[in-house]
Amino acid sequence: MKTIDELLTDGVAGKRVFVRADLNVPLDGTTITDDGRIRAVLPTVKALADAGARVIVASHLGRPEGAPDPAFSLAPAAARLGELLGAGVAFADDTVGPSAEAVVADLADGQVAVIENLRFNAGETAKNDAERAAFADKLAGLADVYVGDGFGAVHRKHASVFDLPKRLPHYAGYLIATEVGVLRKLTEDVSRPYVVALGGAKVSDKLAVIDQLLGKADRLLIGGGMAYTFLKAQGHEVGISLLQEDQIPAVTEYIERAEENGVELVLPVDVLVSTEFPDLRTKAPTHPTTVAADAIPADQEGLDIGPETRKLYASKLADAATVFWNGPMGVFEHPDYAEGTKAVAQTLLDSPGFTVVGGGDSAAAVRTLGFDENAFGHISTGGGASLEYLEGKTLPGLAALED
Ligand SMILES: Nc1ncnc2c1ncn2[C@@H]1O[C@H](COP(=O)(O)OP(=O)(O)OP(=O)(O)O)[C@@H](O)[C@H]1O
Ligand SMILES: O=C(O)[C@H](O)COP(=O)(O)O
Repeated sequence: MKTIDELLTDGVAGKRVFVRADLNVPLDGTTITDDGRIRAVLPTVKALADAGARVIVASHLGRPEGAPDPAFSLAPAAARLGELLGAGVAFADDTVGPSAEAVVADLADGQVAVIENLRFNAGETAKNDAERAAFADKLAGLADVYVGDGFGAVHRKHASVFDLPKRLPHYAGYLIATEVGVLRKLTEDVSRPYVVALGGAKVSDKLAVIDQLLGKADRLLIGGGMAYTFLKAQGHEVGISLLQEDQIPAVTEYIERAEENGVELVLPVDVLVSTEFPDLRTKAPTHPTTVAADAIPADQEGLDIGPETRKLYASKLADAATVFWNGPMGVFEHPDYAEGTKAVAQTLLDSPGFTVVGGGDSAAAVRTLGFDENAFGHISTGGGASLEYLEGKTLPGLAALED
């Protein structure tokens, strides 16, 4: 993989450089609640601008339906990028239309522009190769060079991630280079005990990694929305908790294989439940109750691990030489359900081992709950991406940069 350093050495002044970033930040309306992913791409954007490039930053945000949707505009991210750079950042309110063309044409050497959400265009995420290619051709028309730095999206075979780099000279940015360097260590000679904690909400995205980890990790702790499919597979009722019904046979097989392989699989012994999902905007109190994990009432939803599970997980993490943690243990955005995630974060901080936190939401959780991100071994900006990397899968966005 050629890196941005080679591009800078060759000289980039006056060139239009397309930076595929991952600015998929959590928003409360138009307020960014965690800007970690924007800060993560700053070294690349700054280095290019300082070298006189005309920098076009592009990203997806959320999962709009292939058409413009103001709720998913990148405008707040562009404004924040400008603040962090301490320089004006132009914003195009389309991706490949007249606004983008005009904004790019107006860029002077060393200036930065952000174009609107890539996913406002159906071609970005199209399964059909020709449809994606047609959109990638339009994106290629905006730039001379491609820099891939959206680590959080490299597992997506999307036009800006996979097809566009094939059309332009391409380089990996600093964020991708750093992320790959750290995660590679976890796939090679990992120090043991190697403990993996998985939680979060994107259950179907994450179950596949368990398959691979059963041959790699010494211990697997399951929390967050992921836990309920496991509890159900063990024959327990989970009320109205997040459940991936179609994955129960696979999870049952994982439970059996963990035993055969001597991998310690640890599930919650108690959980915090409520009759409804909390309001994350008002943060109104919900008065959760704690129940045993095998006794979740039919009308209740599990929203965090309980106090006994917090203690159990802390004890299972304490002696780890390497920890990979992906996915909050509960709905940490609401104070009633943040304790499980806090407990895991605190245990990792106290642990002498090498700790990697993966995932946009997990990283945001660590920061918004007040932890010092620099105290962890590495905080990855990619959730699904870091997991698929650990699975050993070929990631389209990395493969395209390697070509
Ligand atoms: N028990 C639960 N029920 C429902 N949602 C949950 C539960 N536990 C955690 N969550 C939610 O999971 C979300 C984070 O999950 P996600 O899988 O997206 O994490 P991530 O891998 O860190 O992020 P990303 O994939 O965006 O990089 C949070 O918004 C949190 O509220
Ligand atoms: O949040 C993420 O994990 C990345 O930005 C990718 O987003 P996606 O899961 O919507 O493709």
